[in-house]
Amino acid sequence: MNHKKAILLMAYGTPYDLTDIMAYYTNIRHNHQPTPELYNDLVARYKAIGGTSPLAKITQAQADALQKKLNKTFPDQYEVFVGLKYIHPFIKDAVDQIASQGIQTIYGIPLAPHYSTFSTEDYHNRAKAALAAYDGIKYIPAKSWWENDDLIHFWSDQLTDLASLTEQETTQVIFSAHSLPLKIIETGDPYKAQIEANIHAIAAAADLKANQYTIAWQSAGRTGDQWIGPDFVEVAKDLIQNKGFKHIVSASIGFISDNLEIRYDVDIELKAAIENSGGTLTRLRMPNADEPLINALESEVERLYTMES
Ligand SMILES: CC1=C(CCC(=O)O)c2cc3nc(cc4[nH]c(cc5[nH]c(cc1n2)c(C)c5CCC(=O)O)c(CCC(=O)O)c4C)C(CCC(=O)O)=C3C
Ligand SMILES: [Fe+2]
Repeated sequence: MNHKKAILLMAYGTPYDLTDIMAYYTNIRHNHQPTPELYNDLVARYKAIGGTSPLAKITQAQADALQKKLNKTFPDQYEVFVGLKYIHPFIKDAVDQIASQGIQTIYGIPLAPHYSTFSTEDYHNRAKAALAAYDGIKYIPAKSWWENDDLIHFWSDQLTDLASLTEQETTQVIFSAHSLPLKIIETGDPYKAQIEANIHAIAAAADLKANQYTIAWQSAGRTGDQWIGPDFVEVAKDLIQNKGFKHIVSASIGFISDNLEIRYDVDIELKAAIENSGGTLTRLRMPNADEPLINALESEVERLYTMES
């Protein structure tokens, strides 16, 4: 038996190189191969950001940094593992590894700070399904951790630093998060409400007035469903073409890492739409594996410890 507890960090996953994209996309689509058109479109987006997403390295760096920090604060108590949804190491692989080491307790933490049935709940369900093969391993799920002060201030500090820009009447901050199909929200999912509450908390911490920022949604899927809107590209174009704004500050608070939705949807797509309308874009930095994010994860570990005992 192993007295350590496992910290299972769970994330979406990203292709490690272009040859992984077909299998990865097929997993996302519940084992249905994408059409050649959808597949080529996704390949083109990864190629446009250099062939692969920086996400894989960032996820590993987050795990390494958290391990280092926990080793310092709570020596010999925690072992950090990574489990992914759509590519190896899968959540099941991580659970098998944890079980094979004789660990008896798992704290499951999604690397997504907002709760939704689609993302965080699904991560926990995958972990629990894998645990069904083992007896007696305790699983303690993190729910949502966007309210963490380090994380809120990570965003608001950047806005405060940009005060000379954000205070101009021609500047608007667009806060965004990944859109979801409306039908998920209509079944009572708190995701949209959490994102909005998070945005108001960041705006308040940065002293933004209501007329200095807008909430919008990004990266909606290419499906027939209706998704949460308005889309941030449409919002940005309207602000510049019809409302007299010149500068957009983009704060993509629904993610914690530089990924395809940041490097492509913001840095390429949103930027082109803004510049073609005659405006400029400043994007806030992502938390990645920097100290505020690692502090937030450590706080979450401590919170789960209190809940357990
Ligand atoms: C809420 C949410 C998060 C945030 C929460 C969390 O992180 O869990 C997230 C993160 C991510 N999504 C990612 C990639 C993709 N998501 C897709 C498709 C979809 N995402 C959805 C939602 C979300 N996605 C949905 C409802 C779909 C439709 C299909 C379905 O119903 O399942 C597709 C298919 C093609 C396309 O539609 O673009 C891709 C390639 C990557 C990796 C990026 C990289 O490689 O850097 C990351 C971090
Ligand atoms: Fe996604």
